[in-house]
This record gives sequence, structure tokens and C-alpha cells, in this order.
Amino acid sequence: MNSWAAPCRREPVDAVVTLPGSKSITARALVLAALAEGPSRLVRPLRARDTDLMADALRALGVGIEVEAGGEASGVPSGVDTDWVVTPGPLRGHVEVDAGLAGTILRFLPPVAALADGPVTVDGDPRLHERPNAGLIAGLRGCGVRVDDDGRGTAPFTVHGTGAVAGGAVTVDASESSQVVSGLLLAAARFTDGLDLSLAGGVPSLPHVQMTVEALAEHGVRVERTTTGWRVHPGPVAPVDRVVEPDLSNAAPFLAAALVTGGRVTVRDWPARTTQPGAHLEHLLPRMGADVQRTSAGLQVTGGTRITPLVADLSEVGELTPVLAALCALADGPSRLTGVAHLRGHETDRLQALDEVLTATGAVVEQLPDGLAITPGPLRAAELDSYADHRMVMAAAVLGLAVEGVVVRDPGTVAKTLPDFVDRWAGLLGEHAGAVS
Ligand SMILES: O=C(O)C1=C[C@@H](OP(=O)(O)O)[C@@H](O)[C@H](O)C1
Ligand SMILES: C=C(OP(=O)(O)O)C(=O)O
Repeated sequence: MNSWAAPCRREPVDAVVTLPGSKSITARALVLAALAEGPSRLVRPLRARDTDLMADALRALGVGIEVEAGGEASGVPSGVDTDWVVTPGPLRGHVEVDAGLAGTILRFLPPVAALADGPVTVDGDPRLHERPNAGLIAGLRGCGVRVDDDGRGTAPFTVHGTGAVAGGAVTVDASESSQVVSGLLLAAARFTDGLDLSLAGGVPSLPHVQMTVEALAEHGVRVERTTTGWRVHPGPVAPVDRVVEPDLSNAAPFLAAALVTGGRVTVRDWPARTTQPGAHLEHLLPRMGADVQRTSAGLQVTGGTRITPLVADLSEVGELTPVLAALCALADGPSRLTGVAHLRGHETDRLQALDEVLTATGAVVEQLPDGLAITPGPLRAAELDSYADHRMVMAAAVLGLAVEGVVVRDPGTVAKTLPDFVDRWAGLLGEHAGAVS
């Protein structure tokens, strides 16, 4: 499929959707299970490019990861393969791993690789070579690990595992990605001296760091907040069986459809409490005019007759920016989204890409040093790039609901976190995914 005619919808949608597991929780669960003292079971992990590549990378290091039919907890008919059973083994080096375009692999795998018994080379898509990673590589070196890189910390690079990592007190610059902190914390219980990590500056996406801290605690690791960062005590990592929550960032386009069409969308199995940044949709969407309720079915979002502009600092929830920006282009006044300078280092430079896409469909966009000012204009048809970015396809889908004639090139890029997005979108609208070529 080379291009996708995003469906336009004038009538209110009315749908209940079920979404696959969280990318971020699946990635953490895989890494911690790989470092644990015995086998762990992941029920309903996300099966998508990012998490499949993470599983492959860990397998290359010697971790057993088997697909198994789910039990009762999987919520699907018995006999359907829904679970991953992760069996740790001695971590081996002399391997190359493909990180694709996954920030989670780029930043979570190298600290694990440092515990292997030989060199591990990390490479991936051409765009991965541009994703910022200097903070992680400097942090690893501070822990006593030898890394060969091009001097910028970007992939490809080689981590020289020796079977042990000293750890100790390290200061890192995580201003470009919270994953620098998460990656180091995740493996730190296995470092000889644990890790006393201090931040050199700010860190975006704090809920994702909190997600890491909670995942560590669930695996029995002692982790605490310090005045300058986080401390992880050395010790065993306990195995854990867990059910992976639905991906709430991937819920964003589906819930946004309720606002665009003045309809109603419920996302099933919305967690009562979660560290996923997508949980902030519950508070952000009412600011854009939606009625949001927790019902017995899940999170129900009902759109009104207009979309209210949004002025918000999205530093904690950067992942939501593309879909929220699309909604801003359909609002009835100017919006301002700030706190997201680090989006320039995501799958694409998202501030530039959003500028291009929203401008092409009629908005007036100003790029700010750390965000976007978006003034809606008369809507017009456009052929949009997907920028190899799943969230840009999802943002285009939201625009397409309101703009006749939105065509998205290379929509298959959604495979990163939601391979069947186009089919699910058709299902949301009560259509078949026919308009693809
Ligand atoms: O730890 C994680 O799972 C993630 C952290 C965030 O990264 P940044 O801090 O680089 O934005 C987020 O954008 C990414 O999609 C997932
Ligand atoms: C920034 C994202 O991904 P990654 O984990 O590759 O950084 C994202 O999914 O929005």
C-alpha cells in the first residue's frame, strides 16, 4: 500500500474500540524480564515493529522469548498466541542488533548489552542515525563501559560488554530524551554498585520515567528519588507475570475522532491508574470541548459542536502532540503547544513535519523554539507524507475526517506501534478499509 485516502466523515462517529498493548510498558517488561532471575510471562504484549525488534534484540543476546497461547487473563479465545514467555539466560556478545527506528531499543538495549560477554553493535534505520543519543553513551561511559561510536553517540555504535558494569554515581544530560534516564535505570540493579543517577538539566516525558521507576519496583528493585535524580540499589531483579495495559497514546486518534465529528468514542479497558502519558487525554480533551467520562466500558469521549483551541505545555506528554496539533488545526481559534523542543529528535522532526502537514491542509503555523502556534484556516485537500512516523499518519487520519481529499503516502509506517491502524480506523467509522491503493 503506497498511499491511503484517509476517510472524511461528516456524521458523528459512535464506536467502542479495543486497542493493543502499550509500546512503552511492553518494552520495559521485556527488558526487566530479560534481566530477571527466572521466567516472566507478558500477557497481551504489543506485537508491532518496535516491540518485535526489541524481542529479537534480546533473543540475539541469549534471552529466550517464546510466543504462547494465552490463558484466561488474555481475554481472547483459548489457543490464540497472545503471550510472551521470557526466560533469561547468560547474556552473550559478538552480535549485531537492529533497533529499527525505536528510541526504546536505542536507549534501553545498550545498558543490557554492557552486561553481555562481548561486543554488541546497535544499528537501525537511516533516521535512527540522526536520533540524539549522546546522553546515553556518556552515561554508559560514566558507568565504566567502553563504547565505540562516531563521537556523537548516534547509531551505529558498539558497546563492549565484559560481563559486568561498575555503575555508581553518574550525571547525565537527558534533555533530549527521557529514555536516556529510563535505559540506565532499567539495567542498573545488575550493575555492581547500582546507579546514583543525577540529571545535568531538565528531562521531558517525566511520566515515562515514573513508568520505569514503577516497573523496577514491581520487579523488586529498590529505587528511590534523590534531590538530583534517582538511585537504584544493586540486587536481584524478580520475575513478574503481567497483563500489559492498552496503549493510551495510540488511543489519541480514536478519541480525537469524537471531537472532529461531534460523536462518541469509548476506549475499552482504560486503566484506573497508570503512568502512561496518554492518561492526560482525560484532562486535555475536555479543555478542547469534549465531555469525558469513565464508564464501565472504558473511557468515553463525546465531542461537542466545536473544538476549543488549546494552549498547553506538552513537555510531559510529547507523544500526544501530533494528534493534538491536528485537532488544533480544526479548532475555532489559535492554539499554542509548547514544551516539546525534543520532538525534533523523534521519528522525524515532528515540529517541522506538523508545520508542513497542517500548512498543506490550510492552517497557518508558526514554529516556536519549543513548539507550534497553530491558527486554523480554510481547509483544503492535500497529499501528505508520512515521514516514516506512525504518529504523523495518525494525525493525518484525524485531519482527513474533516478535510475531503487527504491522501497519506506510505501509511504502512504505522507498523511501528499499530500495524493494522488503517483497518481499525475503518472499523471506527463502520467502513471497510477499501480506500487504499
Ligand atoms: O520511555 C518511553 O517508552 C518513551 C519515552 C518518550 O520518549 P522521549 O522522552 O524521547 O520523548 C516517548 O516520546 C516515547 O514514545 C516512549
Ligand atoms: C517518540 C516515539 O517513539 P520512540 O520510542 O521511538 O522514541 C513515539 O512513539 O512517539
